[in-house]
Amino acid sequence: MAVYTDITEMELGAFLRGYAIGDLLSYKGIAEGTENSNFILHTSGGSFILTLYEKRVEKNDLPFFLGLMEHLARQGISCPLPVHRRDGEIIGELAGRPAAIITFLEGMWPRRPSAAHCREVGKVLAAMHLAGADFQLSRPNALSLPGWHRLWEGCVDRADEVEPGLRAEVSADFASLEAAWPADLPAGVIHADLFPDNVFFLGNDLSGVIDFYFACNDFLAYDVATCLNAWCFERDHAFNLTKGTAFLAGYQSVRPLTPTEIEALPLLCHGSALRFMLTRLYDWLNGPGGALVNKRDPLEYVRKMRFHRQIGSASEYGAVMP
Ligand SMILES: Nc1ncnc2c1ncn2[C@@H]1O[C@H](COP(=O)(O)OP(=O)(O)OP(=O)(O)O)[C@@H](O)[C@H]1O
Ligand SMILES: N[C@@H](CCO)C(=O)O
Repeated sequence: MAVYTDITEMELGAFLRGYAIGDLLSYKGIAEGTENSNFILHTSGGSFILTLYEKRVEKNDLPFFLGLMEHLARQGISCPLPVHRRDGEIIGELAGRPAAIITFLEGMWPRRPSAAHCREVGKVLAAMHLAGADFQLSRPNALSLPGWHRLWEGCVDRADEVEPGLRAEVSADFASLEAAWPADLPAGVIHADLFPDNVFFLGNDLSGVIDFYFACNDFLAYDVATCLNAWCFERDHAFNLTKGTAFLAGYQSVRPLTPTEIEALPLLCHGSALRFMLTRLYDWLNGPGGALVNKRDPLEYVRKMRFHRQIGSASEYGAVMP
C-alpha cells in the first residue's frame, strides 16, 4: 500500500486553491508504489497525481527531482510535468508533508516485458542521458558504495537468517567490487530506478517514464546496468540474451556506449545487483510491519549477483563493441 498519510477533502480543497488546475471532481489514493503517498486527482482542468513525500525522500532533494522532471519534459522526454502553484512554486505542504502535483501519464507498465519493450526502454534511457546533460542541479548518488555500506551495517548480523552463508558472500563481494569499481566513466544525470513499474506503454509504444525519486549524478553506464538487471531476466531467473541485445541496441541507437563503458558492464551489473539486493534486504529485515505487504525479494538479486560474477565479457549481455 502506498497511502501512508491520508487527507480530507477540506484539506485538499484548501491546498488546491494554491493552483490554477480547476475544481476538484474526485480524488483517490493509489495502492501501487512503496515510498510515498500518491493520489489521483480529477479536476475540471484534467487528471493529475498528487504526491505527499514520506520519510525516505529528503525535502532538500525535491528541487532536484522535480526540476529534473521539468527539464526532461521540456526536452521532449515523456515524463510527468510538475504543476506550478499560483505563487510560482512547485513544492507545497499538505497534511504536514511536502507535497507536489504532477501531470498524469496514460499507459500501463508491462507485467511481462518483451524484447520490443526492452528496445524502447533502451532508447528512452539514452535519450534521458542526453537530455540530462545540461540540467543545472546535481545530486550525488546516495546509494553508491558508501551508501551500500551503511545499508549493509543495518543487516549484516542477520543476513544469514535470509540465506545461510549470505554474510560471507556479500562481504567478499564488497571487497572485490571496491577494489575494481571504475573511477572514470562518462557521468551525468541517471534515473537510477528504471524498473518496469516505472515505464508506461500504450500497446508497444512507450508513453512515459515516472518516479525520479532516486535520480542522481553517477556513471551513465550504471543506469544501463540497472536496466539489464530489471528488464532482461526471466521469472525463472535466467538472463534473456534476446532482451539484453534488444535493450543495448535500443540504447546504442541513441547514445553509443564507449568501449570502456562496455568493458565495465559486468562489474556495474554486479554492483547494481548488490545495491538492489541491499535495499530489499534492509527492508526485509527492518521494514515496518515485520514480514508484511509489498516486500521485494532480496534473493532475486542475490541470484543476479551470482550470475554477474561469472560473466567473462559484456558480449554475454548482448553488447556489441563499436
Ligand atoms: N505521472 C503519473 N501518471 C500516472 N500514474 C502515475 C504517475 N505517477 C505515479 N503514478 C502511479 O502511482 C504509482 C506509484 O508511483 P511511484 O512509482 O512514483 O511511487 P513510489 O511510492 O515512489 O513507489 P516505488 O518507488 O516503490 O516505485 C505508480 O505505479 C502509478 O500507478
Ligand atoms: N525498484 C526497486 C524498488 C524501489 O524503487 C526494487 O525493485 O527493489
